[in-house]
Amino acid sequence: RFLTSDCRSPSLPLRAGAMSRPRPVVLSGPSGAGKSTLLKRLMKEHEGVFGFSVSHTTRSPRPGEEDGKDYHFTSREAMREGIDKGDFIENAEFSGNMYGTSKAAVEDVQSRNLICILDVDIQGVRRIKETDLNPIFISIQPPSMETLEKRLRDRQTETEESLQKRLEAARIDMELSQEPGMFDVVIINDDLERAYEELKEILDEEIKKVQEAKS
Ligand SMILES: Nc1nc2c(ncn2[C@@H]2O[C@H](COP(=O)(O)OP(=O)(O)O)[C@@H](O)[C@H]2O)c(=O)[nH]1
Ligand SMILES: Nc1ncnc2c1ncn2[C@@H]1O[C@H](COP(=O)(O)OP(=O)(O)O)[C@@H](O)[C@H]1O
Repeated sequence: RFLTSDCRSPSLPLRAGAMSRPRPVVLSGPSGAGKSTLLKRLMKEHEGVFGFSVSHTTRSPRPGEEDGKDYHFTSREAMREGIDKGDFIENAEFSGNMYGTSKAAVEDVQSRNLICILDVDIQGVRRIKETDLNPIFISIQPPSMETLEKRLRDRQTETEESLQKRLEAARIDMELSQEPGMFDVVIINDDLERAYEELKEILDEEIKKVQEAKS
């Protein structure tokens, strides 16, 4: 229903012995839309299928977040240095902090032949489109701005200032995500079960490929 274009890659002829790498998945959408909730469940229910591209960020860790697992928490100076050295595929400023996907983060997952999941904002989506990563682009959207604000407030991770910045970024995101060709699929995360089922269905073919390659 929300399929806006064909998200399956054309099957390319392979060299004898060459393993086709599973296609990465980019999850984007407003902060608070439910990306982490959905992807954590997806990874938990499909052990050995997905690998998370651990981004770098200059924001402070939240309670429960682990360095090297949720993010590589770093300083502006260190991150700037890495960007200048060419270590990053993309980077962006979001709500007063820097975020970026390192080449190593993606390579680490791809070398294990797992489906690489990237959680990036809309600026990241644009930058990744310029690379040869060829992911499936999925946007997770809240049912409304009001629901998004409520979810963000209930999550209790933001100050009033960072919450307002996220809501402002969400307005831009919600508009841009409608642009033709920006995403392969847009999932409205109203009912969590339904959104999760939709996500699984979209990724079904890719999941099966990885599972079959292992067996
Ligand atoms: N461009 C880009 N955006 C990222 C990256 N990592 C995370 N983000 C985005 O940064 C935004 C803020 O993330 P975060 O601080 O974890 O807050 P949350 O999304 O509200 O949990 C979200 O839109 C993420 O998708 C990255 O490596 N690159
Ligand atoms: N479908 C849903 N219904 C109600 N609450 C949800 C739903 N999806 C996510 N949430 C809650 O909303 C908040 C934001 O979700 P989260 O996964 O952290 O979003 P994101 O990673 O996109 O910033 C969390 O507290 C989460 O438990």
